[in-house]
Amino acid sequence: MRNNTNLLPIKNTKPIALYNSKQVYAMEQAWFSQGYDSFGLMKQAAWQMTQQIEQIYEQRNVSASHSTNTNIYHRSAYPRQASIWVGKGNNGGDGWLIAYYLQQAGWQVEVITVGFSENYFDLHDQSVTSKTPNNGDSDSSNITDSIKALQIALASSCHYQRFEDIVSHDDADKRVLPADIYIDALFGIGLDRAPEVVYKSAIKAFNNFTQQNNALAIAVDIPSGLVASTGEVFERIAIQADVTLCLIARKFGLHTKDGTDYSGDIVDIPLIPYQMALQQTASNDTIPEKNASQAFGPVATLLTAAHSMKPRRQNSYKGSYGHVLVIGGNRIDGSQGMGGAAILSAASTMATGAGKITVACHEAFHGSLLTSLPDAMTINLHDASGVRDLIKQASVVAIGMGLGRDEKANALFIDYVQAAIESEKSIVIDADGLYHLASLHMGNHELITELREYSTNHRVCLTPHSGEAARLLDQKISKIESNRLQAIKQCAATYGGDWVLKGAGSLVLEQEKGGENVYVCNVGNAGMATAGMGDVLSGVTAGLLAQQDLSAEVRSLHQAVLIHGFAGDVLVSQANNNTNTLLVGQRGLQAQDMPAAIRHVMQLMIV
Ligand SMILES: NC(=O)C1=CN([C@@H]2O[C@H](COP(=O)(O)OP(=O)(O)OC[C@H]3O[C@@H](n4cnc5c(N)ncnc54)[C@H](OP(=O)(O)O)[C@@H]3O)[C@@H](O)[C@H]2O)[C@@H](O)CC1
Ligand SMILES: Nc1ncnc2c1ncn2[C@@H]1O[C@H](COP(=O)(O)OP(=O)(O)O)[C@@H](O)[C@H]1O
Repeated sequence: MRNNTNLLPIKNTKPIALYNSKQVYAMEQAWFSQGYDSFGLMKQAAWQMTQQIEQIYEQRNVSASHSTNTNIYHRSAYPRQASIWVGKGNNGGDGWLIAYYLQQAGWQVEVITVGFSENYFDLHDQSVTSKTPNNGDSDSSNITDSIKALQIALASSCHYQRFEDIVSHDDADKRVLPADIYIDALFGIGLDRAPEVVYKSAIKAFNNFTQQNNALAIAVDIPSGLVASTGEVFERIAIQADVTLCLIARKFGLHTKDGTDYSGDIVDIPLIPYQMALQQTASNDTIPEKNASQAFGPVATLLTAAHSMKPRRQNSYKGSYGHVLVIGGNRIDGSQGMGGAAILSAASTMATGAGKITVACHEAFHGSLLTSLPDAMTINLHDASGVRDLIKQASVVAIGMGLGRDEKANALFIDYVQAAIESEKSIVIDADGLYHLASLHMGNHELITELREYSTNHRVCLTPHSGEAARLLDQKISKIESNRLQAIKQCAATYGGDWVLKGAGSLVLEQEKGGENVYVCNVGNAGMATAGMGDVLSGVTAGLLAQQDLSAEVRSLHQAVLIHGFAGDVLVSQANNNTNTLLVGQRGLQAQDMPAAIRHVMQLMIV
């Protein structure tokens, strides 16, 4: 579970550029094209990681020795022991060299190889190959960096075992060195498909050994099993890292989807000044310009802090802070209806500081709305001319939360969105609104084109989760989930506007004149996986948009996502830190708890 205790929404943390695997390979190539040696880089990487590993271990050991929690590892015996699990690629090469350096530093090390044939070591161990010059595979042109690394480790007698030889034994757990630290160097950024059978069982065994020994799990570059470019983990099989030592540049996949669950703390090891290398490469004819420019721009930016806000002017009134019209909360004849969706959205809008709110919902809900939110004005959702008049007066129209999916609701959606476009209002579309949008797209309805054109010079924010995005793009949810970045870009290209693709590590795409910006919002927690949390986000988005006194950044969609996530974290972290206070934890966190937390976060943001 991610330990998210980032409760300082405006703390001074810089946004972090995120890259995919192709780009990191391009950075390396740019570096090598300047004459730098690839094996030299691997040695540098391993050396720096070894230093980090020793430091991390000592820090954890010191804090564990002061802890009353007996589950935290603390061992005072020497030598320290490390178990390093290596695969056949360069990530494994890093692992062999880390084993070598740790051994030099006095650690007892054991390397566990995965995917190596029985005679692989005889073919590549220099002490053996020098005695058998004609083995056919020791031709120096075939010697990759990872083989060079293996040779260095074997030449200094690093102990190793093949996982395949251990795993078949009943007492497999007794055959592996019980270590203080387990280091995962099975796959790095080269993993592009589900791990093959033996790797799957190695990953599971690695996680078990780490747990049994209360040891630290450290991943080299990226936890094995996690895809660097997408954040996908196949069949929930990946190394569960406490710390990831991220080489060269921060990988996108560490921060979205499964990445947030498997990466632990991330320590950057930048290694090369890649921006400089790329600039020089761009002016070098031998590298196609397209490759260089592709490598330049990050695929997304990781946001860990929100923008600060100025206090309100003393001489202002409710009209200074906008009027939000929430349209939703319908009841189809004979059903219970979804009044709560509109109420949650409206309450969250007010919590951000919007000046006025009107809720257009089914009349059946007016009483309960006013009981919980007496500051709201109400109108019957089905009073089309009344709602159209109100759209003219509002500054922002948020539509779709509990609107219903029947034909009547569809007609209302078209009517009200068209009215909002005619009156040039900012628009937020969520939930059932997205359902209708998808249907209209399938039917080639003119509203889709109108909305896309309108969004080029007006604010239109659309906030689907993966299921809604799948419908909007007429794709399977699994396809969306396997490449969330691609999905959000496709949504924006198809419908125009600014987008959130909700979920762990929510993605935000904002269209700018010069192109589009994609953000990963590193806030929020699994307690927020409950009904109504999306309605809250639509309310926060509309509330910020309405307040014209705020700067453009503060009214942005990414700011709304950050505030929403921080609010969820505030509630959960209070429960963790304050055991004597009756507050909320991840299990049991409800959307109705959010408005109070949003108010709190809004107050923390004022400078
Ligand atoms: N270049 C440099 O100088 C530097 C690189 N560095 C390090 O290199 C790492 C990248 O190394 P890499 O490109 O060799 O990829 P890596 O992740 O080791 O895996 C490739 C191997 O895995 C295999 N494989 C893949 N998927 C599989 C699956 N599902 N199931 C089974 N097998 C699978 C794949 O097999 P193949 O696809 O060829 O059949 C191939 O054998 C990077 O993360 C960093 O740690 C640092 O030292 C800094 C300097
Ligand atoms: N595991 C999680 N980590 C961070 N945020 C989460 C997590 N699960 C849900 N959320 C957030 O909670 C909200 C849920 O929205 P949604 O699924 O639309 O709920 P609903 O449709 O019930 O209102 C989204 O903003 C989402 O990003």
